[in-house]
Amino acid sequence: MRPGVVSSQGRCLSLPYLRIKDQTPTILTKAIDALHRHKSEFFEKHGEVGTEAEKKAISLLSKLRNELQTDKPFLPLTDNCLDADIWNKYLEYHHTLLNENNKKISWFQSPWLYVECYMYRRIHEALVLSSPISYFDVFKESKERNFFESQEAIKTLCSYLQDLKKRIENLDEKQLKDEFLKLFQIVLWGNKCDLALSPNQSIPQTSSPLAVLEDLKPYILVNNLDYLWSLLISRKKMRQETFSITRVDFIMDNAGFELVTDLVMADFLLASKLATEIHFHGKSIPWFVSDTNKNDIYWLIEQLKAANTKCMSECGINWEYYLKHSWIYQDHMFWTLPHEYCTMSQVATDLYAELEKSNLILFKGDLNYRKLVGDRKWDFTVPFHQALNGFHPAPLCSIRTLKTEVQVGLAPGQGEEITDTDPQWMTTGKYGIFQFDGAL
Ligand SMILES: O=P(O)(O)OC[C@@]1(O)O[C@H](CO)[C@@H](O)[C@@H]1O
Ligand SMILES: [Mn+2]
Repeated sequence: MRPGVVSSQGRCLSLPYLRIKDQTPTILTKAIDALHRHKSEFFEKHGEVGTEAEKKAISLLSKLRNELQTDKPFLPLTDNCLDADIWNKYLEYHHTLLNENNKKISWFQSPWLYVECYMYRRIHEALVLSSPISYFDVFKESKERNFFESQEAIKTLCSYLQDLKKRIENLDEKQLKDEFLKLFQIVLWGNKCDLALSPNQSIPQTSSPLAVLEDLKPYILVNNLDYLWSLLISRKKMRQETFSITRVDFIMDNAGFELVTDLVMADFLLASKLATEIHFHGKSIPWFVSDTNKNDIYWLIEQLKAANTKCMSECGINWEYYLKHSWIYQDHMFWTLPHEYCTMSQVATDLYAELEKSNLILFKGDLNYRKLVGDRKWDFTVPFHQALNGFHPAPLCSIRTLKTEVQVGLAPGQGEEITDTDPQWMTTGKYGIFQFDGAL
């Protein structure tokens, strides 16, 4: 491991420090603003009780912001949600760990991954404790804005997909592979559109997602797409003899443009018969500003259906149908716990067993990567398989643009070389990976 561990020992590096100090209060302020803006809606829906609930949620969020800015100890959750116990046990466990070193669990002294997850869980708690507006998603508007600002790129993508599906039966294997590679790259770069990284800035996809692919190729640092192709095409060929299924799971990340790229990919995988079953895993509560939950998918589909461009409305209609009949959306509280994925088989046995049924699991985004390998300053050349630390439910692939200083599985010297030319390479979302683990 490189020096300066961001791990359960909790030594904060400058990047986490700056993100917690500058970004998280902004995220909280924006959440408070969103509640303010919906004041009259709460009143119309629930009368005075709605207004009181809004005030309560705002006061809880302001208190949370103050706790953060003054580095108060973490408080146990009090909302009685199903996961509250697990969270509180985790808090106690870290307490014991730090007590040995005479430290407290607090905002600037705790592992960064934990701090961030804790903040989003506390935002959820503030809403849960403010019935009847507990359902309110304080990040909804930001997610919707990303969708509207990416309209042109979404239109291009929908049109491309509709056209591709018309020709798909006539493509030979090489042509099909080219389309596969192209769409996966769109999925990768779609992950630039996350809203937690720079809360003051909207990051829509404005350029045509297809036109930029060639230019972006040099920024793919690990490209294991060939493994994914081999796995799926060989299963497709085998299926014709044995009639087995091919199940692909998406561990989703951001709503808006990135979500469109996921749905396009899923549609393509089924249309090309590279997969026969698609499972989507979303978040059950608002998470890291832009992460997808069930409402975001259905909202997106309604928008597409209502679009006055045919290719978009067709996608909306098709995807609604698939979600009723062949795509399976599921969420699990584990995705919004602070735990690294190597603990899944103990903490969420059911979810681990579910993922074991998959033939390929796609882990989208930066946060999933941090949880896959542990939020550590790994040596760049540590093998991915090793960093997964026993988490091997099925063949899996991380599809992620780099936004935090965590990266394994690079070639010797590769990381150092990029550092020389582009010192910020790990945190700007400019570089990406397709990193695969599993037997072929
Ligand atoms: O998982 P995503 O959407 O790709 O990225 C989420 C993210 O921007 O949010 C946090 C910001 O500090 C980091 O975990 C990460 O960089
Ligand atoms: Mn995200």
